[in-house]
Amino acid sequence: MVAVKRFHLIFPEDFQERICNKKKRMSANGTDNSSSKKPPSPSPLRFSKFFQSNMRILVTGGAGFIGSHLVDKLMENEKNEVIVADNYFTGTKENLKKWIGHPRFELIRHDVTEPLLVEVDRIYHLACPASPIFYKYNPVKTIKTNVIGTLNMLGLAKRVGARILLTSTSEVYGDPLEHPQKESYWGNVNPIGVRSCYDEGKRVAETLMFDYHRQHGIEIRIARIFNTYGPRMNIDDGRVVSNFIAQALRNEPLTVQLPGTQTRSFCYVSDMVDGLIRLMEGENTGPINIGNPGEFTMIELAEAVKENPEVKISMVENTPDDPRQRKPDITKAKELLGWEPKVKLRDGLPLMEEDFRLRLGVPRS
Ligand SMILES: O=C(O)[C@H]1O[C@H](OP(=O)(O)OP(=O)(O)OC[C@H]2O[C@@H](n3ccc(=O)[nH]c3=O)[C@H](O)[C@@H]2O)[C@H](O)[C@@H](O)[C@@H]1O
Repeated sequence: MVAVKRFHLIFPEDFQERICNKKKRMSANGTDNSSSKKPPSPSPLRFSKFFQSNMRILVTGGAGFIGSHLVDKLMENEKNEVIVADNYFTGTKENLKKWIGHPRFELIRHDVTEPLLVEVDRIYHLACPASPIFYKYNPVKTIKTNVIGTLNMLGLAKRVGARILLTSTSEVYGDPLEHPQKESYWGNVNPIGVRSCYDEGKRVAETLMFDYHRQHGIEIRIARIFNTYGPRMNIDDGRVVSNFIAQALRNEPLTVQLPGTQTRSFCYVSDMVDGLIRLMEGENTGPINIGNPGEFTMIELAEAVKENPEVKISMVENTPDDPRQRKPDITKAKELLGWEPKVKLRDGLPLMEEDFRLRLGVPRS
């Protein structure tokens, strides 16, 4: 909470003006009905008299892969002021280095399992490791992040009258018995498996979002994110696209986990960010699937990544409860958000490969 102390400067007129501006914005777009139920409690948190943003946005997990791309997009709008809270478990300051020192940007080392108090209009709640090897590393911490972290962010949304978006996951469908997955599908999740800290954690997070919405009138948005790839993924993230690209660049065999016929649908990160912003600024609570419906087996993905015929594919053991198929039905996203992905896998992979090549220091041959 040390980082929050700097917000405790009191500028009463400025705070009044901010609340007035916020009310005007709400009545103009007619969407923020949470405030009609529970007005934001006035807390004197304005920190600068000199910069007037229209929208102050908190991004939890904003130093991570998707989070940092989201921050880039939000910062493009000069009316936005962005605050990132991240504990750097999987995120890095490196991902945000171009914004550090910018007057509309702030970075707080903060773990969402602890409460946070900042005066914001929007909360994008992304914080949680998403790669299976990372979320399974400390499962108790993962479930705390999803449950206590989401409770803390909902508490903040309630207190300051902010709209909150949760990045949930395709993992709420578990090993799906319905294909492709619609939002109406309740899923097939093992509640006591090694992935449960994440998938059941996200399911509870969704429950909390709807309970706060129904009980306290909080404005919520839920995105169910499907597999996402792109520049800035951790090189040793452990997920399949980053593994295959790093292995190909290092001339190592691509490790296809058995049986290799399991499928995933891969969304390029810029499409993902566009979908999240549309969802946040639209009228629907969700849940809404955000993902690319192009479906590939892991063998097909390996073939697409390895250009060099010298690079081999090695079949290796899989991990428990790995979903056998996954593909989003994005009818809702198309109809309600006017969103669909633009970047095809064959166009996105080279962009990610270029980023990995630079970071690994592998010259173009
Ligand atoms: O990429 C994501 O966005 C998703 O990553 C994980 O879900 P998962 O689909 O299991 O992601 P991966 O670890 O990338 O695995 C995908 C498939 O690739 C296979 N795989 C993985 C790694 C590898 O080296 N080789 C390989 O064949 C796995 O067996 C699995 O079938 C997370 O659990 C999701 O929440 C997250 O949305």
